[in-house]
Amino acid sequence: MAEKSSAAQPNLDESSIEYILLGRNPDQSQEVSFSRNHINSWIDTGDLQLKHRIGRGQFGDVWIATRHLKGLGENRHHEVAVKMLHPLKDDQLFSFKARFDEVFSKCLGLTSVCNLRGISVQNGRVCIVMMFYEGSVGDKMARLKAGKLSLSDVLRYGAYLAQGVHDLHDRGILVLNLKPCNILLTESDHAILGDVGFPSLLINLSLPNPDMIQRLGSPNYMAPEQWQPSIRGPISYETDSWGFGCSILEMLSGTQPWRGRSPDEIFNSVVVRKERPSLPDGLPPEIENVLVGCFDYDLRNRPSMAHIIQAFKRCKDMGYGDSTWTGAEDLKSSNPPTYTDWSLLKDDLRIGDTVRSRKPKNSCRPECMFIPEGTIVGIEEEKDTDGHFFVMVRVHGFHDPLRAHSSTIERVTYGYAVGDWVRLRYESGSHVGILHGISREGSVTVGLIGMDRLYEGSYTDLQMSESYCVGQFIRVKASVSNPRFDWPRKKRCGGPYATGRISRIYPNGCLEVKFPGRFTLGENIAYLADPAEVELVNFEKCEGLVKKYQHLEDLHWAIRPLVVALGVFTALRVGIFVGGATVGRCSKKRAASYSPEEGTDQQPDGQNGPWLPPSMANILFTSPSR
Ligand SMILES: Nc1ncnc2c1ncn2[C@@H]1O[C@H](COP(=O)(O)OP(=O)(O)OP(=O)(O)O)[C@@H](O)[C@H]1O
Repeated sequence: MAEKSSAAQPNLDESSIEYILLGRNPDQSQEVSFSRNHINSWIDTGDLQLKHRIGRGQFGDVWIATRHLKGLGENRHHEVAVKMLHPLKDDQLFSFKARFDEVFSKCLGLTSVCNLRGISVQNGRVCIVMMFYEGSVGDKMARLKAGKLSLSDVLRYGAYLAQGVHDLHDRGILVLNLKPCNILLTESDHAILGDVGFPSLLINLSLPNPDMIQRLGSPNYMAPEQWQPSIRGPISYETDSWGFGCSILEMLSGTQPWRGRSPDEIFNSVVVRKERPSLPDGLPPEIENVLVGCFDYDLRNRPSMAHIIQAFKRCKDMGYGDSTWTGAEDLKSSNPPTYTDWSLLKDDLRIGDTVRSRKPKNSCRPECMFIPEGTIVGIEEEKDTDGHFFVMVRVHGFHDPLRAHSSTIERVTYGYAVGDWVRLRYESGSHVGILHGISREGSVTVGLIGMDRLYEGSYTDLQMSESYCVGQFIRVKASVSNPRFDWPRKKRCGGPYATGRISRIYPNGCLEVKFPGRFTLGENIAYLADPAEVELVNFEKCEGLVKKYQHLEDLHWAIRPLVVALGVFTALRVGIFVGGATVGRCSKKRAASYSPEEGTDQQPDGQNGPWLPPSMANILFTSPSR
């Protein structure tokens, strides 16, 4: 892998970068919140000497270099690794340096992540200087015959890696690029995190080469929301759980997830068809449980790094995969594991919290709540295998506190609970999204269309909004002339918006909608909708027989042909029993109230829609389906 290369001539000299980095440019001074002395991440170009390249990745090349430390009485030097990024436009260096300095200062003192030494410019390219390690897990796998690691190594490295990611999350940094090549190994065979979020440092900075596609990660390891974070997002800490799962799978199997597929094919598998990488057999049930969770399409249902650490440490301590381990046969014969709903474990409940019964998932109905509102007055210490426990809840009107399972209740703070549909009060446009978190102090995080990451603010920024569930029928409001996403119309040339059915709700509130009333060969194509731009359509609200019938047509493509067939059948029966003359009279009557100019589906009462025999109308409209 190592290769020699002579350094090309710099196209940006040190003085110019220093000029930019020190904020002497008056036009850009507002962006400069740092100085060399303040953070001291800057390494002079002359103090760094590139030796040879040892790796090439999607975000740049990795070199071995020598760093000279001046000013210590003698000229000392040591070996470092340098990640030389792809060229950036000169005017982007400020933003990049500011982002890097933030990460640099946040990583100080962390032993579970790669030791960053600073930033420099070599050959006109930004270089991130870090400690030189023994190599990566990817290198180790490449050296092994089968290309995969033993279960005990995977558990050990997995626990270290999860700790590194957790430490970065604790400081507000997302990694977004977890993969075996970015897991570095120390002399004592400890795994540490080698990427401290390079994709986020680079995103939205324009690159001089227009052919280079900017991605928020490496395609084979990217979570569904990482591909289009402002539409199917947001990206959040659990986005790294997907990348973690991919890394563990690759270590266990020796095969990269989606190996051999192009980025477009991976997008289709992961994002459009919602496929997940397949797991190898014979995993410890707890690890299988975690990995299944890591590959949940909805990031809210994935385990957090804290859950992952617990599982990996526990399995490591139990000796799974060691030479002394004798559980392989038990694993084969064990029952299929039950999978944890990780979303239920994220509410940390305390005495004094206001709680209410949790609505069943994907239910819009607040009624039938066992505990409409109560206060936790006691917590039992014993936890079940999933980490749930019992709490005592004081409820108004009950003499004694009620005992409730923690998975069945949710914390309500300032009137809001995680998962509520909310609207931002102060936005000029209407921003409707889903509450992801609310602290006891009132700070909130909300998933909103158009934002790559969670909106962060206060509960006072919010108000409750109408909620949506899978299965409901919606259409774009008539007042919205230009919806955010394409939306089909009933007729080709500018008819009213068609009615569709919600088939999925993304964590930012974006609605995936299908049109079951439209017969499409093969897959039923999904459209997207902004919840702020749609309205509910249901049977009760449809006024008049024709509107009700049209709503039924939206339920399934077969309704219309069925109704036509029944109509023909009824007409034939009537014809047979009443006789030709009568039929002739009926036809004349109908013809009298029907003019060809009005179109084929004009009703005698002037409404649009196919003609229904009265018996048929009775059948259809006396038993509403919704
Ligand atoms: N600090 C380091 N010390 C020693 N070797 C390193 C270091 N950082 C990276 N490497 C080596 O460089 C190789 C490639 O690293 P790099 O991060 O460029 O690859 P990548 O993860 O495939 O790319 P990218 O991170 O750009 O997507 C690693 O497998 C490892 O061998």
